[in-house]
Amino acid sequence: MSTSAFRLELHRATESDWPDIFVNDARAFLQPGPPPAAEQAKARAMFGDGDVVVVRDPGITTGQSLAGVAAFYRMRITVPGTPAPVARAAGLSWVSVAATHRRRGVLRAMMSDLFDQWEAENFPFAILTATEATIYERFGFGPACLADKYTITLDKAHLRAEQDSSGAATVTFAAAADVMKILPALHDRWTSTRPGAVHRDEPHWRTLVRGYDAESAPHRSAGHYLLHRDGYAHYRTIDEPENTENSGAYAARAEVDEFFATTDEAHRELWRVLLNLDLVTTVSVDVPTDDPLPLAVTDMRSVDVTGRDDKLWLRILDVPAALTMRGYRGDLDVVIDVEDRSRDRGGTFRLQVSDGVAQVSASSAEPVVRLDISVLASLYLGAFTPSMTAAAGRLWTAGPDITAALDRAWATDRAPFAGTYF
Ligand SMILES: CC(=O)SCCNC(=O)CCNC(=O)[C@H](O)C(C)(C)COP(=O)(O)OP(=O)(O)OC[C@H]1O[C@@H](n2cnc3c(N)ncnc32)[C@H](O)[C@@H]1OP(=O)(O)O
Repeated sequence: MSTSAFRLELHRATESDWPDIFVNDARAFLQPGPPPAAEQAKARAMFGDGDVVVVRDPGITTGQSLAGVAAFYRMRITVPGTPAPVARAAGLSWVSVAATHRRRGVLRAMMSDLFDQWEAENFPFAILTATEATIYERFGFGPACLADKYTITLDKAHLRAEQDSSGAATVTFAAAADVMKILPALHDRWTSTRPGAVHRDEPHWRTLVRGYDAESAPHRSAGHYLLHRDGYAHYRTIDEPENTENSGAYAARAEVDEFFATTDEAHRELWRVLLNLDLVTTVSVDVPTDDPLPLAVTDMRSVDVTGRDDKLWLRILDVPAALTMRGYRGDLDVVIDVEDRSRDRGGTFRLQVSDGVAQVSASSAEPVVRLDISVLASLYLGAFTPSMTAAAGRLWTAGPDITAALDRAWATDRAPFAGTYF
């Protein structure tokens, strides 16, 4: 390896970069190795031309010169409002820097290049799912959708609502052939019920389903799709021998990796099946922070909240567009100062809301609200309230009445939930 001073060479990925990209990606994300050729072709096809940036180290003449990669999907998310507005979002993903080139500004250089593109293309938002919670705030991203993890003890978990006396099954196991015919439309319906919902296009669906089909590990079952006319769930069971060693009895657990219900009835009936899985002791699932299951069972301690994670990070690229497109639940007339040290997309804005509709204009008046653009992202979809954020010292307002007015106006009908990892 050359020992000459480190220089970055950054460009958009071309044909010859892809083999190294797959090697780098697999190594950074602790995969056994690059995927087979057919999978590589499908993964590449999910990116637009020019949407993948790579950095090479021209000082390296032997060995791999690829120092970093970052890419984005062209995505859509639901934002708060009725009917729910849908916005374009650049979905940052595949970010990795070679272990040999860490902390030399490779990520920063790639981010700067991608921001230039997103701003030129007028994306109002960028979104990502983060490996670590400490990386992206410096680039103006804030955690914007949370998920609670439930671990449910089945022998204690019984629904209060009786089963329909007719005994007719409202939930069925989907046949493999139905998955791509039925689930995308159901998921689409679900996206209009939740702020933060990440929409899926057909290539994403195919990748997801292929991934579920291919995923196999000792003691893990194949995935099962439960289908209701207004929702679905996907789960698998894990039957590890050590769980049965002592008692000799089955002590398997189930992991639910998709649960999308567009009605209360679908939520209840899908859970009726999942809470009655024989030979299974616990079920784990990620849910929105306002999920009603603990209230729907006779013993609320059967539903243990075992974690809370930041699932989706949001970056507001166009503050006036973002503030104008979402709906509000209270009137407001405030001057807000938004600080954006990384991209200078902030400024001082007058936000006037009347009957749920916002008007935003640049202002030279004295601000009564000050916050960082990453904090605005955390408030935007409703994951955190202004009063909570002010209590943490992350939001300044000129007085409690203004904080309370922000709480009322920015409240959302439902807690945000992204539902898709990318
Ligand atoms: C959306 C996604 O794809 S999330 C996936 C992110 N990728 C991974 O987690 C894979 C493994 N990790 C990596 O590949 C790398 O460590 C990366 C991409 C996280 C960082 O790459 P680097 O090139 O080392 O970062 P770079 O040198 O540009 O640092 C930029 C800034 O981020 C900071 N930073 C970098 N990594 C981290 C981290 N893991 N935690 C906290 N801060 C970090 C640096 O200190 C630097 O701060 P400053 O410039 O504000 O002082």
